[in-house]
Amino acid sequence: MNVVTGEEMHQIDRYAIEEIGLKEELLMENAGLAFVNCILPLLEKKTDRVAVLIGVGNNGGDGFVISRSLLEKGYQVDVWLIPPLEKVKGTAKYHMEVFAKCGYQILNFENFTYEHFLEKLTSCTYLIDALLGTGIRGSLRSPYKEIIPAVNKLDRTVISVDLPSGLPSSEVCEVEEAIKATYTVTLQCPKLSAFTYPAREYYGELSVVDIGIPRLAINEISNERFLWTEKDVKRTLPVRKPSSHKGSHGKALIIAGSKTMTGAPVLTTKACHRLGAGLVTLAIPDVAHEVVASQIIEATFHLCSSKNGEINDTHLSDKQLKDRYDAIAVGPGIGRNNTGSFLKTLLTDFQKPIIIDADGLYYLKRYISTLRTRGGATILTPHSGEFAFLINESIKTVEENRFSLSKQFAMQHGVYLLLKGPNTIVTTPTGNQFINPTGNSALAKGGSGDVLTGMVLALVMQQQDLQPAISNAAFLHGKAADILTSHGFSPLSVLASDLVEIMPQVLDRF
Ligand SMILES: NC(=O)C1=CN([C@@H]2O[C@H](COP(=O)(O)OP(=O)(O)OC[C@H]3O[C@@H](n4cnc5c(N)ncnc54)[C@H](OP(=O)(O)O)[C@@H]3O)[C@@H](O)[C@H]2O)[C@@H](O)CC1
Ligand SMILES: [K+]
Repeated sequence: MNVVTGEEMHQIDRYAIEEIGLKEELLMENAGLAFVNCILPLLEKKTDRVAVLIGVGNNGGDGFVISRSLLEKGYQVDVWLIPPLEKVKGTAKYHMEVFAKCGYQILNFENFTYEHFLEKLTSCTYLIDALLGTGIRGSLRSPYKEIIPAVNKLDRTVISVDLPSGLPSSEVCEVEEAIKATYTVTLQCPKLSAFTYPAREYYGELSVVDIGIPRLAINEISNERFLWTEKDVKRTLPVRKPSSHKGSHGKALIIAGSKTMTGAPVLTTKACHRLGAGLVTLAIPDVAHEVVASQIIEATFHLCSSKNGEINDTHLSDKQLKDRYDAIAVGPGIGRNNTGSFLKTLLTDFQKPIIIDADGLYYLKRYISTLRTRGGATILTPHSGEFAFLINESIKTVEENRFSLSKQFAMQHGVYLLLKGPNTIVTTPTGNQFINPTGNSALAKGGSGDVLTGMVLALVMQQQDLQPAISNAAFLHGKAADILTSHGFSPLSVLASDLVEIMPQVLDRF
């Protein structure tokens, strides 16, 4: 599912109208009807009263179609036009006239005192927000500047059309004032601001409805940002052949752990096994072997020489790197007290996929220039802090520009970048971006990244195409947290090891 900016949506809209010949009146009709179909299960005809708040542009035009459709179905609806009648133009005006000709009444905001207007809204159970859509520019102006905070204060269930009014549709950081929606029904394509914070918090529960814009129009304009949905996971998750053996599902090497971080290698290894890796070898410093080995029975071990309780050298021979492993994950719990020069050797000598996480990313900064010329694919899995360190920016800058910075970095260094966070983004070396919809605050805990690394490693070995493999790992990891929190676990109490334990049930759903 394509994710677009408001500007791209506008161009898609133009393409559908001017190149394909669909009428804007028809798209608006489709939009209004699709919105109503989506919200109908929420409304109770006898007891609910709905107020539709209509603004000056086409978002307001959708509001007229919605109002007409609800009234035709017998719902109680107050229809509020905020701008003066004569300011409504174009397609919105057309649908306003159709509405009026059907014999329905428009309440004009101009003709009421502000107090009376608010009092009337208070008597409604649902407010439909068709004030402003993707056409908003700059700071809110009157009367929206006053109406929007007042609506937020009313504490009613608010359903926004397309996006909460006042919210920009692109990669935004600061939100001055916008509708705080309970639900948002977005038209045809999710807008980018639905996946950036704090804008996401204004959307409430997000649904996407089809309004009949042809796929061609969307792909012609915007084909680089997508939501990775459950459907995509079902379509791309590897299926085991009955005739397969352990060697068919990948031979993984995990380089992880140190004397003081013995949990990380355990989590990464177990997660890798749970996601179907055929054979896993865990390379750990000799000083950590005893503790780690006592917690893992499925893996084999490769002992590395240590200094300061951390890996000093992996002593992996050229032959081992060439023939023995299909992919390597390096980083969880390796510490930062040595030179990390073994990472440079791996990057130049190992010609297959390498996943670099955690302290591996810390060392990577020293050898970052080797990425561009690597023989195999490189997959980096930083959180905002690790990414900020890699690119010499502040965490705030990263969080405000997650899409643009990760795209720039992935293309510059020719890597797959999985930027963790609410709505993890997977960016390919060519700059395509895939947004993960699953996960919750339970994942904001030490160890959950180690689990993800093991999952990515397992799937990367089982799928030819790396992007689906990486996105599927992120999806299933988030899904595990979602399942736990919807089955009695508080987000406070979910452990990283719980994510590994629940994985069989997560996979069972796919
Ligand atoms: N995509 C599609 O295919 C389809 C899209 N559709 C719908 O169209 C919506 C986009 O419509 P749109 O372009 O008319 O924009 P929208 O936000 O309704 O109004 C813009 C007007 O608001 C005003 N204004 C601007 N900034 C302001 C501010 N800061 N503070 C105060 N006022 C401000 C300004 O008017 P002015 O005040 O200048 O007269 C401007 O002209 C889209 O979200 C979707 O719902 C559907 O109908 C089906 C097909
Ligand atoms: K809106």
